[in-house]
Amino acid sequence: MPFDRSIKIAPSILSADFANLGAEIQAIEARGADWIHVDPMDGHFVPNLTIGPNVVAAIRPHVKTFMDVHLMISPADPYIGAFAKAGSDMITVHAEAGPHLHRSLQSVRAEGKMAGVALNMTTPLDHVADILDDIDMILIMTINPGFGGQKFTHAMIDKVARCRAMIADRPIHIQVDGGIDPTTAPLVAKAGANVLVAGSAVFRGGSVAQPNIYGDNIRAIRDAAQAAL
Ligand SMILES: O=C(CO)[C@@H](O)[C@H](O)COP(=O)(O)O
Repeated sequence: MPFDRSIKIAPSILSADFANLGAEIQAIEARGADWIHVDPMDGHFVPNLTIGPNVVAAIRPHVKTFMDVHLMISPADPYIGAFAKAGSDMITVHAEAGPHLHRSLQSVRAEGKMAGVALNMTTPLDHVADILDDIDMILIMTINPGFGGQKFTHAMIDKVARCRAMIADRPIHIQVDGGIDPTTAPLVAKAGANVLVAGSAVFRGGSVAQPNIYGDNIRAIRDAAQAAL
């Protein structure tokens, strides 16, 4: 099957109602979400504590699309097996999480999962340039990880463009995360990103009681991104 480089909208459930995660996921999937983005944080690599493997396992039956799990955990290796068994489809580890990025990626693939690498804003693309065959996705952070609702960093647009040039025709997704909304989505899509994570811009104004707002928000991001291609 040819690699699918079409624009995908991956709502970050960090901005969802945690008391209603199953219903929130069903609501956004029914209204156009392509992937479900999950943000486990350890209170050490980032200054926030969020989701563990038990929560990922609990929401798994509600995810009919693709579960994209972005580990903000250092070191990640002791937890890769648990997040894999919980039902992740993609497991992304941070290049900065240590101790050995390549070993972490091998562990993810050994679990039969797709392997992503996240790069903090100050981490150069060189960190992954020599191991592209071992990577299914590069996540270019457009904020400092830890919290939703931060402002997009425009300096990362050029990094996305350089990443697109670096991977050329390889079957590697380029994901962006942080401050993605209908004004920033076209900038990163034009530069070459194809998986757009958005938390506040998807969940803002909606709820499980008013789910059509989620649909409007997802459509606005997708339409803006596609118009830039
Ligand atoms: O990984 C993270 C935060 O570290 C993100 O996934 C955020 O949850 C995105 O939120 P918005 O910037 O879209 O509100």
